[in-house]
This record gives sequence, C-alpha cells and structure tokens, in this order.
Amino acid sequence: MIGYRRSDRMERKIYLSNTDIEEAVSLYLERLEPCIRNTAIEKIDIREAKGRVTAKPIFARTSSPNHNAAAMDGIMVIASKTYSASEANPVILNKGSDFEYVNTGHVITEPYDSVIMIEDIVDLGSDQVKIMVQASPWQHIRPIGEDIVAGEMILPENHQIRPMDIGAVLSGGRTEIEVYEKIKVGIMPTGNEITDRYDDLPKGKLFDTNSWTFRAIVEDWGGIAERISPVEDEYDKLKTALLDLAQRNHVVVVNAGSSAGSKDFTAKLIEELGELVLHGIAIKPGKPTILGIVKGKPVIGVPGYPGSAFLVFEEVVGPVIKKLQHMRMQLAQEVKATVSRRMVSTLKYREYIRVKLGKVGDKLIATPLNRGAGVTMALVKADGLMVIPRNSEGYETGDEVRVTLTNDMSVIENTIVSIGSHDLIMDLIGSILGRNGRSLSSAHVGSMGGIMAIKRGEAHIAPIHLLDENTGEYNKTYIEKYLGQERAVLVKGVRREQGFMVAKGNPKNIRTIEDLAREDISFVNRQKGSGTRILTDYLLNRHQIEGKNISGYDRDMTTHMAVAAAVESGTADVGVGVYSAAKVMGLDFISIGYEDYDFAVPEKYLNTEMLRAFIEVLNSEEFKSILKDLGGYGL
Ligand SMILES: Nc1nc2c(c(=O)[nH]1)N[C@H]1C(S)=C(S)[C@@H](COP(=O)(O)OP(=O)(O)OC[C@H]3O[C@@H](n4cnc5c(N)ncnc54)[C@H](O)[C@@H]3O)O[C@H]1N2
Ligand code: MOO
Repeated sequence: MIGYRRSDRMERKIYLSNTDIEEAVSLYLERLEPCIRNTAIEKIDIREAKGRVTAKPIFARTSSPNHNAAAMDGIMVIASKTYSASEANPVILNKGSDFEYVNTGHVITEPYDSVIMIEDIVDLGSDQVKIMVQASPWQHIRPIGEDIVAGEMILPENHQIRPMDIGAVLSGGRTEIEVYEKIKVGIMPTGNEITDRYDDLPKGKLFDTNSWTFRAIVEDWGGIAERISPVEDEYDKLKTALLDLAQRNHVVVVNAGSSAGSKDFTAKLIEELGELVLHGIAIKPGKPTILGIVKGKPVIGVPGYPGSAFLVFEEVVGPVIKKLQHMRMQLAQEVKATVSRRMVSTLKYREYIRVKLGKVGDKLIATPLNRGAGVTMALVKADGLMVIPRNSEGYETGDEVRVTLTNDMSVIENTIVSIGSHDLIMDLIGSILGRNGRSLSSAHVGSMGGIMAIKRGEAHIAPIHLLDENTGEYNKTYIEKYLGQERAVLVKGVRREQGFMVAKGNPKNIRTIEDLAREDISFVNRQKGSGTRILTDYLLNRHQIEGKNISGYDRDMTTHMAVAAAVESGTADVGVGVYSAAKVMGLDFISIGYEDYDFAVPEKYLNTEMLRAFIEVLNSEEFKSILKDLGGYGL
C-alpha cells in the first residue's frame, strides 16, 4: 500500500500519495492480472457482435467466392480459341461450343477459362459473335478464394468487431463466434447532498450528473453499466452497496468521498473490505483518486467534481475496463498548437486543461477553458486536452504545446474563432452555422480582450461594444486606433438594449443614473475594459457622479449573468446589464438605451467562406425573427 496510513486517534488524517499517473496505472493493472480471469467467454452470432471483442481467432469455413465467378457481364470463352483475333482478322465464335453468355457473378464452368465484356463483342445473330481482340486466360474472372480462402484467419483474437468485420466473417461462412462477455461496471454515486430527482433542486442539494455520464461512457466502451441511486454518507450503507455491486459486476466505481473530509469514507471502506492499492495520483484535477481491490474486483474511488470525475474515468477507469475487456489501448491523436494565454501550473502535479482549438491563419490556436474541477461546460466545449507536465511551471503566451484531440480536426478547421464580449446571439448564430457543417467557438474575455486577440492573430472575429466617450459613437474609433495595422474592418452586428437590472417590482424605485449615488442603494459593477463598464462610466461622467460616491462601485463582476445573480440574491440593489440577463433571472429592467454590438474582423478573413456564411446569418430573416422573440434588441 502506498501513501495511506490509518491512525486510530485521528480517523480524518489521510496521507495522499503523489504517484505519477503512468506508474499508478501500470502498478494497478499489474495487480489486476488475476481479475482478468473473471471475464467469461461466450458464443454469439456475428450479426449481433458489433463492438464485441473476439476471444479466439476466427477462421473461414468456406472460400469466397467458392467458385470461379464472372467479374463482368459478357461471354465466357476458351482463351486459346481467341489468340488469333485482331482488328484485321476477327474470330467468329459459336454459342455452345466456343462461348456461353454470363452475367457478373455467374459460375464459370469447364472448359471455359476467360470472360470477354459484352461491349467488346459484335453480335452476328444466329448464336454467333465476332471478336477483334484476343482474351487472356482468367481475365474478368474472380477465382475461387480471391477474397477469402477456406481455413484462412479472418480476425485475430482480442479484436474489437467493426461493421466491415461482420461482412467478412459472414463471407467466410461463419455465424457463431466466441467473444468476451461485456464488462459489467457498478456505478455508485455517494453523498447526502446528491440527488437523482431532477424535477426540483432544494437549496444545498446537487444533481447527480456524474453517474449518468459514467454510464454512457461505459456503454461507449462496449460495457454494461449498473448504476444505483446516490448512497448516503453512512459507513454501513456505503459498505452494503459496495459489496452488493462488487458481487454482480466486474468493476465498481465509487464516486465522491475520495478526499479528506469527515464523510469521505471510500478509502477506509476499501481498506476494510479488501486492499487499498493506492490513494492519490499526481494529477490535477483528480489527485484524490483511490485504487483498490475488493472480493477480487477492482474498486476505483473517483473524485466527486465533474471535471475530475470525467478525467479520472477516462484516464484511470478506462484502462482497467479495457484490460478486463481484452481491448487494445488506442493512442489518442495529438496535434501541435500555440497557446493563446499564459498558464501557470503547479510543479507538484501533471495538470490537464481542456482547450478550444481554432485554425486562425496558418496557426492552430489553443485557448484554455475554465480550469475549475467543478465545471462541466469546459468538457462540453472542449476540442482537446492539453497537458502541463509535472515539474513545469506552465506556458507563456505563444508557446507551442501538444494537444490530444477530443473533436474532429475537420470540425476545428471549419470553426470561426470568436474572442471578445459575450452575447447570447453568438451561440444562436453558431447553432445555425452548424447546419452547414461549420461551427463557431466563442471565448468571452470582454471587448478589449477581443481587440487584443485580433491583434495577436488568434481570432477571426471579435465581438465588441465599446463606446467612445468623446464622440458617443460605438466601436469604430477603437478599431481604427488599435487595429489599423491588422487592417480590421467593422461588421455591423445588433443593437442591444442596456439598462438597470433591479429586483422584481423595483422596490427601491431606481429610475436614473443619479439614483446610483443614493445612500440607500448598493450597486454591483462590471470589470474594467468591459463595454458595459465603459458605458456606466460614460453616463456617470456626463452626470458628474464620482465612483467613490457609489456604494459597490468597486465590486466587479465579469459577466452580465453574475451581475444579475448579485441583484437576484439581494446582495446588490442594482447593476447595469443587458435585457436578456435580467429576463433569465426574473428581474425588472429599466432601459438606459441601445448600444452597438458589432464585430471587428481583419480584412483578410472578410472574404473567406466562413465569414461570408456568418454575415449571411446576421442578415437573414430567420435571425431577425429570433432577435424579435428574444426581446432586448433593436431592429
Ligand atoms: N482538505 C482537503 N480537501 C479537499 C482535497 C484535499 O486534498 N484536501 N481535495 C480536493 C479535491 S482535489 C477534490 S477533487 C475533491 C474530491 O472530493 P470528493 O471525491 O471527496 O467528493 P465530495 O467532497 O463528496 O464531492 C465534491 C463535489 O463533487 C461534486 N459531486 C459529487 N458527486 C457528484 C455526482 N454524483 N454528480 C455530480 N457532481 C458530484 C459536488 O460538486 C461535490 O460538492 O475534494 C477537494 N477537497
Ligand atoms: O484535483 Mo481535484 O481532483 O479536482 O481538483
């Protein structure tokens, strides 16, 4: 056992090991060697065998074709009788003695040994044909066993059956084959706060999401998942559930309860019931992973956070299931990319970061997504997985990195990379573009962040809403000032309504910008550089109100939704934002006017097919009617 010591005095004290992932997995797989015998062999019909793994090689019973067969429509002939044929000296053949008509696939019978295509003969009537070219023996004939010879090995053992394998095995005259049984995986979510009733979410409860994701992955890998409802954090209940699942399944995955909390029982449980092989891997996320064996079955404690859970399931549970299933490990496809942002990492762990990829110019750009272990949307949006090795401090902007693809390169190459300010419409446009095989990836870093991304050559477009405080005009001057060198142009987007977001019914009666300075009002602001912040400051300036006279002026949020959430929860009375955020949160909205949400686009991309498609969507009637339904946009 590595890295775990139990002290009678301090039950909570758990020493996590910090073993390299390769070492941890290979040590564990070695220990699981005896468990492989648990995987039985069964006979099934090849027609139902897609995805199954062969337990024995499969040999052909019959040849394919099992007779010499015509490969073309025409006549079968005796080659030696055609040798003197030429343009100048055609040969006449008689049906019955010199030739017979055949269609593709027909049996070639003795004494015939060659086929001439129908287009190469002249029909003279009365069962006679004329040929002008000699035929060579066996031309246009598929000989016996051309495809498969009886006794030949069609598939080796430990081979995962694909659609074309089914055809080949049937061609070889076999229906029944021997495969390994499907691996059964017991999935056990744990935690008092975890619920699998999805109609309602009481405060303090969390939906059980991991176990369903696990179940789907197991099915993808060709296994059978037995998922149970979340088990409460009570030692005896956990014990009963674990033993029960271990009895019926080849592998058990216990989700959450893997770290050092007072209710984190998984490691203790495994130690009591069997053997704790290892607790703690040098990866982030996923460090409190537990590897154990109970009743001869692998039991894996997977950390609770969805980001950690998904990674550990793929990187650690995956190899175990594949080993028991006798499946070969597949190497993931790797690409080289340029990181668009500095990323600091700890020396202690190997860190896994989900990235968005996009081909901008000739560079493949990797933009890191939210690193939080609790974030599922990073998994949904990712195109790849980037690794920062242990003992590395991370990467600087512009460094070359290796990324394991989790999306198709063809999709990535047809993706418009948008970096800048966020609006709901970006996802809607992306969804429409998807109909024609394109996609749109949008990173939200605020308007100025978008301008800088264009400057660094990392985005095709930057959505911006930047007010020039001198002219009162949007966007144009910013593009001229910052993106002159890039020869960027302004593509008109939408007019968006900005306003005060206040609690339902506007209890504090907030009407104008002056109200923000009232003593009984607390405000929540947006971060510097965001278009909304510039608008707020512009309005305050015009009314000669100073930030320091507004309570909450220094409280920054980075999204419209975060501002709306602060108002909704009552920690602020008012914030500035877009109509859609107020609507989602059930807040009242007091309009302060329209802003221009446009796109900065380098001229060189303007005429690409992708950008033309994007602009087409913007101008479409369908899009206009979507805006109308959403509300909060000027038409
Ligand atoms: N003092 C320490 N605290 C923590 C450590 C540590 O080393 N010392 N490690 C942290 C790390 S890293 C991780 S990862 C988590 C692991 O937590 P557990 O595996 O013990 O899981 P819980 O605490 O029970 O739950 C954490 C979190 O996970 C989510 N969750 C749990 N189950 C589900 C489910 N079925 N579906 C969706 N999401 C689930 C949920 O957000 C829980 O709050 O511990 C840190 N703490
Ligand atoms: O390392 Mo913990 O696994 O998520 O963040």
